[in-house]
Amino acid sequence: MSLVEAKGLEKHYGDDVVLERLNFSVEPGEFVTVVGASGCGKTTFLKMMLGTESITKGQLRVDDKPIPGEPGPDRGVVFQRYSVFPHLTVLGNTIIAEELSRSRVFGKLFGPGRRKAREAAMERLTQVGLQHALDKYPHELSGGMQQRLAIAQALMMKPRILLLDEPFGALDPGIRQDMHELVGKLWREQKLTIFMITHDIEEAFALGTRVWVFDKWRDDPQAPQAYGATITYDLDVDRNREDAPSQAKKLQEDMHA
Ligand SMILES: Nc1ncnc2c1ncn2[C@@H]1O[C@H](COP(=O)(O)OP(=O)(O)OP(=O)(O)O)[C@@H](O)[C@H]1O
Repeated sequence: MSLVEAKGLEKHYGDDVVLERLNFSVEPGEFVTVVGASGCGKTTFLKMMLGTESITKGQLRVDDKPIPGEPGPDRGVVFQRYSVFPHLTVLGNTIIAEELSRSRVFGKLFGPGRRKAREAAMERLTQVGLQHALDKYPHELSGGMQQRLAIAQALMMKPRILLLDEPFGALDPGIRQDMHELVGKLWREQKLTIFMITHDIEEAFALGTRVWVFDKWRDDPQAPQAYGATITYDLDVDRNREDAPSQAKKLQEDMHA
C-alpha cells in the first residue's frame, strides 16, 4: 500500500485556482524533490501535507486515511528560515519540541518524562552534529547550525514523513553540501519518506529519488487565476542515478524553453 496518495487534489484561494489535478502515489522511503516557478503552489502543497492548509477538492491520504487537518507527530517540517525559540538554548529548543507535543495540557514534562525527553534530544542533536553546541542560543549559531537545530526539532517526534521547504535556500554552497550529506544520512538511517521543495534543480536531482515539476498545464491569458499548477514531470531518479546530472541539465533547459 502507498504511504501517501492524492486523487484529483485541488487547492483554491477564493476564485484563484493554485493547484489542480494532483494525482500521485508515494511509497515509504521515497525522497521526492519538488521544483517549479515561484508562486506555483509548492509551499501550499507542503502545507496541505502538514495539515495547516485545507483541501479544496479531491483526496490526500496517508496510510489510506484522509490526512488529518492539523500537524501531527507523523509529519515533521523544516522551513527555509529557522523557527526556533530565541530565548532557549539548542538543548532547550529540542526538548521543548517534545514537551509541546507530549504534554499539551501543561506544556512541560516533569521527572522521568523530562529525563527521557532530554535523552532523546541529546540523541537527535548528536545525529545532526550539534552535540558540542548544547548551551548556545540561536543567535550564536551559523545558518547551517540553525538548520541542523530545526532538523533535530523536526525529528524529535520520530516522524515517518519529513517535509522540507527550501531548507538550504539561505545557506552558502559549501554548507549546503554538508547539509545534503546530513539529510541523505538521516533519510537512510531513519527510513524517512521526504518531500523537499527546492529552487535548485541540481540539488533536486542530487538528493531526490523522484523529482516533481509543478507547473500550469493550461493557461488562459484572460483569466490567469482560472487554472492551477499540477505535476507536469514525475521523474524517477533512483534507477538512473548516474544519469542524474544530465537529467538535471535537460530539465533546466526544458523549464527555461
Ligand atoms: N493564505 C493564502 N491566501 C491567498 N493566497 C495565497 C495564500 N497562500 C498562498 N497564496 C497564493 O498561492 C499561490 C502559491 O503560493 P505558494 O507559496 O504555495 O507558492 P510557491 O510555489 O511555494 O512559491 P515560492 O517558490 O515563491 O516559495 C501564490 O499565488 C500565493 O500568492
